[in-house]
Amino acid sequence: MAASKEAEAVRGKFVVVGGGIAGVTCAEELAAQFPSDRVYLLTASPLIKATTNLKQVSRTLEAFDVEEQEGTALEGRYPNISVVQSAVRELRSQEQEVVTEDGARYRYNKLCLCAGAKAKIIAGGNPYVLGIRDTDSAREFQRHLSSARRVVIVGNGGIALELVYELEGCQAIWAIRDGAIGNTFFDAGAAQFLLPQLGADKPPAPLPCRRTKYTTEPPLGGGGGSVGSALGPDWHEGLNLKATGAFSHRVHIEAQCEVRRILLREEREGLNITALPFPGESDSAPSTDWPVYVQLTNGKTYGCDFIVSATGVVPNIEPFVTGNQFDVAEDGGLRVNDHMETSVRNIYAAGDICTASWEPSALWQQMRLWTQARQMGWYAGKCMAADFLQQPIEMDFCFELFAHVTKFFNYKVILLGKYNAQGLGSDHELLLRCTKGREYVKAVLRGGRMVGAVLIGDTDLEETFENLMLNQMDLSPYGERLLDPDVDIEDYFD
Ligand SMILES: Cc1cc2nc3c(=O)[nH]c(=O)nc-3n(C[C@H](O)[C@H](O)[C@H](O)COP(=O)(O)OP(=O)(O)OC[C@H]3O[C@@H](n4cnc5c(N)ncnc54)[C@H](O)[C@@H]3O)c2cc1C
Ligand SMILES: NC(=O)C1=CN([C@@H]2O[C@H](COP(=O)(O)OP(=O)(O)OC[C@H]3O[C@@H](n4cnc5c(N)ncnc54)[C@H](OP(=O)(O)O)[C@@H]3O)[C@@H](O)[C@H]2O)C=CC1
Repeated sequence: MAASKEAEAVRGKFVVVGGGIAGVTCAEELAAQFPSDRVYLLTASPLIKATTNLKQVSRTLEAFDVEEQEGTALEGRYPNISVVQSAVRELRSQEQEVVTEDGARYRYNKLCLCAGAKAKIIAGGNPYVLGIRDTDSAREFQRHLSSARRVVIVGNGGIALELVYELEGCQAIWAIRDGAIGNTFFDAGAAQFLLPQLGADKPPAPLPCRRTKYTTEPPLGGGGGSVGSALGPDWHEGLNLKATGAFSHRVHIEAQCEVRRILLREEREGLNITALPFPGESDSAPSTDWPVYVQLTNGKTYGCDFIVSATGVVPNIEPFVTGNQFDVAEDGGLRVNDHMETSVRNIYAAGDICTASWEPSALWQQMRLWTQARQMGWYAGKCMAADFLQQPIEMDFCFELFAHVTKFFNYKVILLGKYNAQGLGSDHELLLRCTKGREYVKAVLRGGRMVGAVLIGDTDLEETFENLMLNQMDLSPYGERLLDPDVDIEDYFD
């Protein structure tokens, strides 16, 4: 496939950039719809991500396995897909062509950009600050952890939540901006419900749960240097997250603060800043014994072996925006309309790289998640096909209701609709049911109708709640009985 710069451009009706879940799903959809046309999938990563065993758990909740595979496995399933491992370094939208690192040019009728995102890292470039995004960065993290005694984790989203629970044998100082843990996924009540798990021993076997699974083959395989695809659910299962200590969790939370500055040992000594020991530990290492120190905005300073910046993602748009007039959203994503089209003609985008800029359904919001990457990639493929054939296409049903199933602190967690009352202001009421150590159920109601829910534990309520949200039934007559554990609410609404 390599070609010299002067060589003629390769022509493909459809070209997709990115071998993550969004790009692969998009290419598969196009290849299925146009079996006699070639679809080029250009990717920087040596392995691609494939969805297998897709199961519709309910109308909007889905579970699937994700496997890292060689590109040839995808070509085997879809003989009209050509996987090219070479990063795109330039987009010439006027000429409708992309140029890859190896100098080859690909002309397209329709192009879909699915280059994902990269970790947004505080103090980027500091060798003591690590982000976790792909196989290589996870390995680097594991290497640092193997000899670590203490790590500072910054951020309060998905990665931080997983790390504080999974890390063993290492003290963790967890610095969060919010007052409660996990604010991107749930509220302070749910945080209170989950917190005791951080002090408890981990169960020997993980909780079974119907949700997305992630496998790498060979184990955390890949190859160095390039922009890899994002890790996903269970990414840590193939990794040894044990450090040197003979204990499981040892987490101290510093809430409502940020990192003010990061100091090397000598810098701290020069400034004569006192570092604190690990709270509640008598046998803590001397406070002068660390290679790096983190000063927080609450005035406290802690020494550590390294810092994990689990502070969100930035869409990977650089090679595409140079010289092209894309409409870029505030979060750095390429804006897409309800056909997944960017502002540049014949260019679509899907997954973490894009920002949904259509008027969303009242119960849906974008989050950079695996499920949404799959749904967007698939829908982008459908839209590209429909636009090419000049056929109409309707917004897919999966964008009606936000639905995410995951696992935190060994509990199944299901988020539906406006689960955190996002954008509702004070115009909502909450119904809560909580049994310590077993389940946490929160329903968000507006005008007597359910608009969101958080379900933690094996509540078995997801389908009923999903239906109540989709049909917007007036629930005012039921009042608090809606969550009465002695009432089987499925009987009410069947
Ligand atoms: C540690 C971690 C844990 C996660 N856990 C979960 C979870 O439990 N549940 C969940 O729903 N989501 C989770 N996510 C989020 C999820 O992994 C992402 O939202 C999803 O994988 C995004 O898919 P994507 O295809 O848009 O991007 P990516 O998977 O990032 O793929 C982008 C692809 O584009 C390629 N690329 C980049 N630049 C170029 C270029 N210039 N030219 C060619 N190719 C290029 C890359 O090599 C890659 O193949 C997690 C993410 C991380 C980092
Ligand atoms: N189980 C799951 O579903 C998982 C999903 N993921 C996904 O992977 C991606 C990456 O995860 P992650 O990095 O955790 O990102 P998230 O977007 O989940 O969370 C980012 C966190 O970082 C905080 N933050 C941002 N900037 C700073 C800063 N300068 N100082 C301190 N805190 C800051 C944010 O706080 P604030 O809210 O105050 O801005 C937020 O708590 C996300 O798309 C996430 O959804 C990852 C792991 C598990």
